[in-house]
Amino acid sequence: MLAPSPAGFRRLWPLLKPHRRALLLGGLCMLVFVGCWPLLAWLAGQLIPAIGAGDFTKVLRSVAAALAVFLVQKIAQFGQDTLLAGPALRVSQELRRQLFARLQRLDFGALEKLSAGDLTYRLTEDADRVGEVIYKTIQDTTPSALQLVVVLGYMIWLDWPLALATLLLAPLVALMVSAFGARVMNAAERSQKQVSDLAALLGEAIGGLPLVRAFAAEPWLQQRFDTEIDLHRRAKYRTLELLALQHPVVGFIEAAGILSVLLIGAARIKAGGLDSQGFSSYVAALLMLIDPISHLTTNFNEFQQGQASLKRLRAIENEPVEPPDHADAKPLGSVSGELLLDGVSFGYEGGSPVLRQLDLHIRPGQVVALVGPSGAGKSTLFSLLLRFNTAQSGRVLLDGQNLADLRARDLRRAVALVPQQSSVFSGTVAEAIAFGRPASSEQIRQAARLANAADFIESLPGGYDSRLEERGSNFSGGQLQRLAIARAVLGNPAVMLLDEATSALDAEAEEAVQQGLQQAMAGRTVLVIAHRLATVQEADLIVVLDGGRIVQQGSHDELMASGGRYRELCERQFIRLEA
Ligand SMILES: Nc1ncnc2c1ncn2[C@@H]1O[C@H](COP(=O)(O)OP(=O)(O)OP(=O)(O)O)[C@@H](O)[C@H]1O
Repeated sequence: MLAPSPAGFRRLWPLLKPHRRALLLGGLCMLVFVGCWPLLAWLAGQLIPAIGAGDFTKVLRSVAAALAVFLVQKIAQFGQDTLLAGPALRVSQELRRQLFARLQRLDFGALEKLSAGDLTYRLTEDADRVGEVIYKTIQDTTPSALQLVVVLGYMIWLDWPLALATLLLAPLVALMVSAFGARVMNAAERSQKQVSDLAALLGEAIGGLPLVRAFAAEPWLQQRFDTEIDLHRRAKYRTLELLALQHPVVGFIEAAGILSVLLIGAARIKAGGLDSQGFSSYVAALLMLIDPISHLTTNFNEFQQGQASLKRLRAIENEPVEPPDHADAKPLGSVSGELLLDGVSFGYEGGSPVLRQLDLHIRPGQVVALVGPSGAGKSTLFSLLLRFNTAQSGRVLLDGQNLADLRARDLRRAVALVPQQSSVFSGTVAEAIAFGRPASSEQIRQAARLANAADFIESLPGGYDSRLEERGSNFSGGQLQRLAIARAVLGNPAVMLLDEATSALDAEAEEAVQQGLQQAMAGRTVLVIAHRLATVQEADLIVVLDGGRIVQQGSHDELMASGGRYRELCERQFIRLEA
């Protein structure tokens, strides 16, 4: 976990380095902006007594000079704000980019642990808050702190005993601020946790809405939601309450401080330590401290809240990522699709073995059906073939090369997955098939033809440029399945991993998908987690997994003849289909 100190933010400095030029120019503008304050205080010292004395010429001169200084100061402020905003925004953008890149490489186990809603919250709300703090620190906190130092310096130069008395009041304010800051931070952390719980629940609820409706569970879900938003309101109220209390308390101390200074100032004039011009300048300077102090107070609170956000963002960095390729990972040339499992065993972290001592030889071009009861390890075997997970013992070889020695990118180009749920990203149909890979429109059309998707795509008003909504909600299940097949065959993979969809399609759609599959499978090694009797019967090899072991393998006829687990499964599952 991150140390609860500004160190979290300090670690962002390297991200600022490339923007040194803008920071330097912005910093120069800041110096001009801040340098104008003592000058203005001095001018106030000239102006106020001149007004009292009715010296109109002096008043006019002082006003003209103050106007000129104000003009320069405001121009410098504009330069400071615009020049510093760029780097600040770029840092928060870079932070978000780095975190998203990290997210893409997260180990699947870690990803499953973090809910989608929570992660979305972190990468939007938390990242925004951190961005805001970076922006404020550069563009507001720094000039405010500088203004504080410069104006205080000027006050000491004017009359140090009076300045000393003023300074004695400062720790009181600082004490109040930090005491409140800590409490606000705690409350903010609780409130953010609550918001992310809310986001997680919303994520679940939106995804599961059809299910909730189907079970008439709306009141139950509403109850859960109501409890969650109530907790959220309470946590938020606690933060607001503390903030509401902080402003009047700090404000009162400031007012008391200023009045005390006026009192001591009058005593200093009486004692002859200060003239009225000097005192006017002093009071003007003192008033110039209020603004930076209030900014620093507010920013300090936001800084504390931002730290809680940064902590939550940085926590993603502590999650394990997919192990990188070996330094001497070999590039993979064209492959024939021969697969060999040699004594492969695997178990998820902290769990018992899921795959045990698997030995299996799959020849190029073979269609292999994986069957077995739920939890037998079929999907886990797929995850090993895609190197989402790595075998703890034994080897998985593709054309004689150990998967562990290959570059993950090459492997995943050679081994394509058609998942059970045909998920797609929003975008055009062509983009859904290409899925980020460089492909000509002819290659995309060819893939669509193979997947038996070309006809329906071409009949759409926009053809390949038709848009898919989020999760492909404007396409039918069968169409999405064919798009997923087209996506898989686009890179011409030697091996295809097919997790057959279990959700039923109508006969026509089913036939279209089957035809697409048949065409897509031709000439490739195919491993299919089979739920359909037709697929199983037509497979060159059937592998029966049970409890993580291969308990039988052979053709349908062989296995039916020899009896055992396969026949049992068939009788239980498939014969029902035939009936
Ligand atoms: N990410 C995971 N972390 C921990 N255990 C897991 C994980 N994924 C699967 N398992 C466990 O591994 C075992 C095998 O699961 P797997 O999903 O491979 O089975 P399957 O044969 O594909 O089942 P199904 O047909 O129901 O999809 C199960 O006991 C499951 O609980």
